[in-house]
Amino acid sequence: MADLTGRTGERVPTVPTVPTVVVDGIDVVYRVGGTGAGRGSATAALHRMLRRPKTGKASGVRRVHAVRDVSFVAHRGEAIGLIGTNGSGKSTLLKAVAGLLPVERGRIYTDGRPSLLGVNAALMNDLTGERNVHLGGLAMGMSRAQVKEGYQEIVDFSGINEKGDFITLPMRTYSSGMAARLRFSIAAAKDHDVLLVDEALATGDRSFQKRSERRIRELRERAGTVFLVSHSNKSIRDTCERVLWLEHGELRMDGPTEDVLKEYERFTGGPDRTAPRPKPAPRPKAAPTASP
Ligand SMILES: Nc1ncnc2c1ncn2[C@@H]1O[C@H](COP(=O)(O)OP(=O)(O)OP(=O)(O)O)[C@@H](O)[C@H]1O
Repeated sequence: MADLTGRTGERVPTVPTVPTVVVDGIDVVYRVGGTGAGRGSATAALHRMLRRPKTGKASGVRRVHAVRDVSFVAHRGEAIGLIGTNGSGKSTLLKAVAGLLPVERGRIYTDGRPSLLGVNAALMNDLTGERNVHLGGLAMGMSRAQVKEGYQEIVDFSGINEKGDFITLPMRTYSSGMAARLRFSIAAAKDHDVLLVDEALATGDRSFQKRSERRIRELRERAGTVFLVSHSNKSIRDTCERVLWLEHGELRMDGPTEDVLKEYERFTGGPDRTAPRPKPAPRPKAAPTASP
């Protein structure tokens, strides 16, 4: 089933040809410290050191191989869905494309600056929504005048003020859905060469999801490339014409949305049975590095 290069079915008629992201055989490895090798008494630790060769495990650092030998080419005007079961490597792949995680092996080429819009994208919790709109806009490279001009549209798009004047309150007072909506609205205010969206659509209510999907289509039409990570097969169907399916960090399938989703739904046991689980308790601190 693995198909790194070829599409599984016929090419969709609108597939454009200008490459914007080229991912060439990448591996991403996390290194996790504090995995328990140092537990127990000092003599027990000494014993372990003497007994075991100095592997990463013996030194208390474990490697998590999150993305394995993934290759694909994305084109201008494409909206590409990233699917896969929990822990299959979707967010890691997005972060690597955004340049936020080093790759262990392989190369990533991008045309233009990719912007990652994640549910965890950093805005300042203690600042008001209003200040965050300004700072977020500036951080994306908009001028003060552009931010000022687009401010009201961002607030209206987010719907934050629908139930009161929340935009002048600190973001820590927002529900997680409200915060995610504001993040999406800030990021969507600008045309991006490559926009990477991580689950943002799943967090808003239905009317916000509709607005977001429309906006993603617009961004795409304005010649950007959009990547969308989602557990909602419906969002993927509504937004993307191509899908990459990751499993155990490997690219299992790359092709037109319907072809890939059909196989994926067979694999997961039916449509949309893969709603995200609550995130597990925080992991031990990890330090991703490029060196072995
Ligand atoms: N900071 C980290 N440190 C160590 N391992 C990590 C870290 N982030 C992710 N991983 C591991 O990398 C693998 C891929 O995780 P990733 O978050 O990319 O998957 P995902 O497909 O986005 O999952 P989900 O659908 O649950 O959000 C998993 O095994 C996960 O435990």
